[in-house]
Amino acid sequence: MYAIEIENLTKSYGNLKAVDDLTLNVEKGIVFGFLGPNGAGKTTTILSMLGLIIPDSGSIRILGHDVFREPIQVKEKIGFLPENATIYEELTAWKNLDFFANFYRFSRQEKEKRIEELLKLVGLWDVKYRKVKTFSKGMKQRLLLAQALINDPEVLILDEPTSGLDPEGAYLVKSIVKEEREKGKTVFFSSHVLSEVEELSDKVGIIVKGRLRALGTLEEIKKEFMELEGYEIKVETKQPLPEIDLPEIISIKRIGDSRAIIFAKEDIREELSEYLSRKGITILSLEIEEPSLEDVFLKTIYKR
Ligand SMILES: Nc1ncnc2c1ncn2[C@@H]1O[C@H](COP(=O)(O)OP(=O)(O)OP(=O)(O)O)[C@@H](O)[C@H]1O
Repeated sequence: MYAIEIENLTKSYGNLKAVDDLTLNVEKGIVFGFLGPNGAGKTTTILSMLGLIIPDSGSIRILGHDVFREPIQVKEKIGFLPENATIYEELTAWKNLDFFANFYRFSRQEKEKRIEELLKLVGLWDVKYRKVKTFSKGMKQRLLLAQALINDPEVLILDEPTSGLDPEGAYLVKSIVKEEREKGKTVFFSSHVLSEVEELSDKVGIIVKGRLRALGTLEEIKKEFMELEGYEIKVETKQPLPEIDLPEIISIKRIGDSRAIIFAKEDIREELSEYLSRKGITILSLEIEEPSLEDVFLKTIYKR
């Protein structure tokens, strides 16, 4: 069963289609990175997943429950960290969590144990009785993350979780995401930070202007990209590199006598190696230069 199933989701604001016929499934137990530039429709999708926005059309199921028809069942199983979330500044860290814990069916003992666990997890145990208004942005974000985890959710939904955090704060958030995956939880997070999407995600969706432009594991997305854009093959030979005449080659960029980058329509490493060995050339290295997620992302945004 999928943790999240979004089918043909469309949401417009006036003439603007913020989300346009979006369909995607997220398998249980994975970290899904939802990548897109500003204004792409990430938050609109996420708010629809939480039932906080009513879409024009489409359906969303979380752990098999329709988010619009079965909101309570869904909310019991999910945790949510909103973008630019607000927090009770006049309350202490402990009181903030206590307030949210009261929405769930905890006994007093269970509640206190859970709050303690979470404050320790996010590194705020020592400041638990301090008012949140004295906290740094990073400390507040960690508290919000603890809040999202209060009900030990099966599915964690994070909207730009590291936005505005310093490297240490971002590191802590990323470690918590990894820990949740270790525990078998599903994490859906949005971001425009390529490195963190690359680092964390088992599967990635790229959304641009409300439309899903790519979906799959990083390997699948990169492979699809190379099939569309062509392959970059680096070759280094012992002897000087001769003229290479193979039909799949688009162009060759020579670097000195015995090195080159070959741009080809297909992965022609085998043909190339046979071709060169027929000419008595020894290959020292022959490898595909994989596109980075940045290459894929930028071309996806600007080209298609
Ligand atoms: N309540 C609203 N009323 C009108 N337009 C809106 C509203 N909310 C979002 N939009 C527009 O819908 C589009 C998608 O916005 P959304 O916030 O979903 O994008 P996003 O990918 O989350 O962007 P960001 O990374 O900047 O948060 C944008 O063009 C935005 O201006």
